[in-house]
This record gives sequence, C-alpha cells and structure tokens, in this order.
Amino acid sequence: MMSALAPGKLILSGEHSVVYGAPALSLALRRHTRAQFLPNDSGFLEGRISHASAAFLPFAINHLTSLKHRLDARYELFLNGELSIQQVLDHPSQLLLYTIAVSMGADVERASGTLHLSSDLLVGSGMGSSASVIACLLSLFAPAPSDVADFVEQVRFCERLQHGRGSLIDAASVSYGGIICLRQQEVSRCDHLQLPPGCFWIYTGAPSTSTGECVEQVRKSFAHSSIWQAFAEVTDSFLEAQPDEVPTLIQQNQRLLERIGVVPSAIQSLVRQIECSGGAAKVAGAGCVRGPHAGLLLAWLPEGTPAQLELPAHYIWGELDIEYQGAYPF
Ligand SMILES: C[C@@](O)(CCO)CC(=O)[O-]
Repeated sequence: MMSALAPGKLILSGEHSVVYGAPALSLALRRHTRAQFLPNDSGFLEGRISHASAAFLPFAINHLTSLKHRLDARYELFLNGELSIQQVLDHPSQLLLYTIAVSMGADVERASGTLHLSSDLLVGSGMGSSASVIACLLSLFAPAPSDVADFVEQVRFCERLQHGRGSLIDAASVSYGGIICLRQQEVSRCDHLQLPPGCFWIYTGAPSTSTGECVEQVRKSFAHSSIWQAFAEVTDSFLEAQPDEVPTLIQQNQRLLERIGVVPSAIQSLVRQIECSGGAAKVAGAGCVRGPHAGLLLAWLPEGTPAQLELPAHYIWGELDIEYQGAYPF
C-alpha cells in the first residue's frame, strides 16, 4: 500500500493580484487530502473518492496517455480563445487521471490498481482542494523531484487545466506548507509572521464560478489596471505587520477584492456586519463573479467565534490552524 498526504491552503493577501506579478501571502491549512493506492495487475485504475460526488469509473490504463494528449490539446484551444476554461475538463475526475498520467510518464502500467482518495477540504471552496489533490497524487506516484520548486511546477502544470492562467500560489502553498510569500515566481517561507489571536476561516458555500472562470473574468476588466499596485502595497505591509496591524490590512485587501468584482453583495454585507462588531474579514481565494456564495473567508473576531454571527445554516467555520508540512508520501 502506498500513501500520501497534502494540506489545503488559505490566502492571507494577494489573490488575483498575484496573477499580475504582485506578491501573495498564503498559509497551508491543517486540513488534508489523503491518497492510498493498492497496485494490482487488472489493467484498470479504480477509484473511490470519499469526499466528493465525483466518483470515477474503472479506467483502462492504456487510455491514460491518450486522455492526457486530449486534455493538453483542449488547453491549447483555451489559450487560443477557442474554448473557455470551464470547457477544458468534462468532469473533475479527468484532473485526477491527468495528474496520474503526468506522474507515470511512459510507465502507465504502474497505474493499475485501486486508489482511495479522501479529504477534509471543502471542494471548490478556496481551500486549494485542486492543488492539494494534485500534490497528493504526485507525491504518491511521481518520482521525487530534486527540489520543492520543481514539485511546485509539476503541481501548477496539472492545475492549469482547472485554473487556466492562474499563478503558482495554490501549488506553492500546498507543496511547501507553513506560511509562504510568492513574489515574481520565487517562494520564501514566512513562518515568522504572527497573526492576531481570534482568526477563523468561514465557508460561505460553493461559489457558482470556478477559480479559472473568476481569473478570466477579472482579466477582461483589470488586466492592465493600476489596482494591482494597491494590492501589492497591502501584501507588502502584511509581511512586515505586527499582529495588531493585521486587521486593517485584511479590511484593505477586502475593499480591493470588492473593487475587482469577486465579492457577492451578501458577502459584502456579512463583512460589514463583522466590521461593525469590531472585527475584520476578507474573501480568501478566487471569490465569485456570479451568485451569492464566495467560498472561503478569513475572519478576525477579537472576541468570541463565528458562532455569535448568526450565520446562515449552511456556513461552516473553523479556527485558523497552520500546517507546517507540505505534501509528502509515506
Ligand atoms: C484567484 C487566485 O489568485 C488564487 C486562487 O486560489 C488564482 C491564482 O493565483 O491562481
């Protein structure tokens, strides 16, 4: 039996702006994707995915390479403007099969067996579930790369089918663990950064638009905007901030995210409610460009917990708990 584990992520500052060269600050969340693989000689890859409705049927491993080529070609069509990013994958399980094909290289026979995936990350939430699943599968199957930066590139390569022209931030966060800063494609560990007590994540429901779609929508209106400089200033201040300065930066980051149109009005109202009670909150991740839900929020509540906010029943929350270990096989 082979096993691997990868954490999730939460972006503290710099989502979207990182796509345009601004720095971003992200932490690995102590919630995980787990993968176990039992090889056999059936010639099929069978899967159980306990956390998602995306079960995958037995897949003939001699079709893995052609599936990879088909998806590579569809990604090229996206880059040429002939497909939208949502049209690249027909089904979420294709991202798993693609990652396995990349991991195996020419040696696809190794993929014959039973794969069990489980996760306590909320899928499509901004917790980096795609990057986490990919990192977990690459840790499980791919030959160990010589350094983490190469591993991050592999994760990002697979993730592009879902995130389109997004950045390395999710891939880096789940691969390194801890708190990281991504600046001009370089990652540095920022574990020294102190957050104030009272930080929580709040899940506001699955966004109706994927990360790739949000990135493309923002690109249409803001690709050449000077707003990215304002985002960069907030993230730079975050990097130097004392814990008591963090709430103001969360608020400034949130206002910028509102300006680029990724915060639904119901979520803006919730953030104002949190601010009125002395706290601060921001969307953490891609947010949403259509519909009422925005995935994940980072909230700072100086007193109490999100339980006191009388949140809608489907909201879920937890304390911000950092995982210092990136993806690994065991
Ligand atoms: C919205 C975005 O900035 C973060 C998604 O977690 C997209 C990306 O950088 O790939």
